[in-house]
Amino acid sequence: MSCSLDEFLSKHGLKITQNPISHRTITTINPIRAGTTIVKSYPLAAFPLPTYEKELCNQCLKNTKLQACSACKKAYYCSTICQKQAWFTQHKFICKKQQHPKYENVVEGAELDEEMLRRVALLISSFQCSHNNRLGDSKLNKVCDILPKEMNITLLIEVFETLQSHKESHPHHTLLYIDKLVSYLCRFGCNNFTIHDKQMFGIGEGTYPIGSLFNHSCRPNAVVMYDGNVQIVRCIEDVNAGEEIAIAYLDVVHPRKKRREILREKYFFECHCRKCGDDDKIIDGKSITTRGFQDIYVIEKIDVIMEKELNDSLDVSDHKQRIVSELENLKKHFGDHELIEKPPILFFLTNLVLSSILPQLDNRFENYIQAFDTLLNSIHFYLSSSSSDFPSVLNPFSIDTLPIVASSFYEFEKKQEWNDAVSVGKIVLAIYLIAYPRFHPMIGWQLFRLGQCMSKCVKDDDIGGGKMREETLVILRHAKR
Ligand SMILES: C[S@@+](CC[C@H](N)C(=O)[O-])C[C@H]1O[C@@H](n2cnc3c(N)ncnc32)[C@H](O)[C@@H]1O
Repeated sequence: MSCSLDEFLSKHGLKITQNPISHRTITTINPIRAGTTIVKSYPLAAFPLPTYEKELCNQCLKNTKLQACSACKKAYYCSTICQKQAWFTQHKFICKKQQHPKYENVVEGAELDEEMLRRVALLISSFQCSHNNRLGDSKLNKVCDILPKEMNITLLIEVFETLQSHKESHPHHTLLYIDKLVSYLCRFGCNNFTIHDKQMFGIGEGTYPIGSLFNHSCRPNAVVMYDGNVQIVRCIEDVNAGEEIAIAYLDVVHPRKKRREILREKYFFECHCRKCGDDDKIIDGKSITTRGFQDIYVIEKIDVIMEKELNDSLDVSDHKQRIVSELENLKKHFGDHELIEKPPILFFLTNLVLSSILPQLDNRFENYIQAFDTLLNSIHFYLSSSSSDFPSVLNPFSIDTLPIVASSFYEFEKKQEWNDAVSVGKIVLAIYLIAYPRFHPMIGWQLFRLGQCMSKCVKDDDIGGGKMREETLVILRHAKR
């Protein structure tokens, strides 16, 4: 049974409030505990990315046994129910076209946007009926003015013609409802989501009317997850009644400058969230100790340390001897290459982060903050004086480091080289612990994978297994939460 948007939201303990900066905002009526699912909703349109179109159902995006549409052989479905739903909402209009050579190789990027637009337009037309709002040429041109620049007018003409022919063969059926289409197009770029699997790999695109009501924060209190094409918004922090629920529109691991660029270009706003907003006041690492650690900005300060790349002035003090000798060993092993200066400091800081933060993962927020406090103090200690004989260009835990260590982790894991996988997997976890909020699924997922690699090591090497077994149990226990 259908209900109004307000009714739908209130059933889920949510309501829309207005604010002058971000306009509509979703706030919670009741307090919500971290880990709670706030709302589940279906897309207006969704489809798998071209690389997954033979692996995922074209309608529900479930990964199961599929059968191709017998006419075009391009769209794959998991059941007759999905095939029928797809047929009536959009596929019957494009099935013939799918057989055209133009569709042989659907490309990524702008063409995915076109596909989304086509599907949404067809869907709107299936639901709306208004003879007065028929899409005429002059209106068509106006609509084209607001299309993203990568799209061309031929797409809209194509959609329009499809609808016209549809109207001729089914006189009682609906016509494109111009106002709905215009309002959708105005928000087009802002309202599309990348659908990801449980490992957070992008597998599809979708337009979600409920999901797109949530505003952005670079330090979100909720995350978006998927089960097939069902979008799930889940809280990752405790939220008080009346507070806004915000998700991240981008990967918050990006440095502030990059985040701002993306938000400006794709979503047309300047971010003043709790992570970005206070950045200007924190000039360098030294100001950190004088400001104290009582508040939420502790976590943000760690981001600031990373983002301002203060690591080039790292002083390793007590640990200098150990690190310099590790460095010498590595040089002997690999030769004098600039990249080899990174690993020792990465491993060193990884241990620092894991030993400070990991034990606090189960604790309530205050203790967790306290752990960051301790960590910050330690980092500050290394920052407080500089060392001339230590390599100056060290940039551990930066946005550039993450893809390198993450991809080596996947490689080692694939090749079943468990010891190496554990070493780099820990670095990935340390970066995630700093960059993502505590209950973020990326942290859970990394704990789980790292725990699996560690248990393989324990099996392979029973001699040094005692400490490793203990560590593995801690990691897996956290992963299960
Ligand atoms: C997907 S919509 C979110 C819902 C939107 N506030 C509304 O009224 O429908 C995205 C748009 O909301 C606004 N927005 C989202 N998060 C914001 C933020 N943190 N600060 C300012 N504007 C924001 C921007 O205009 C952005 O393009």
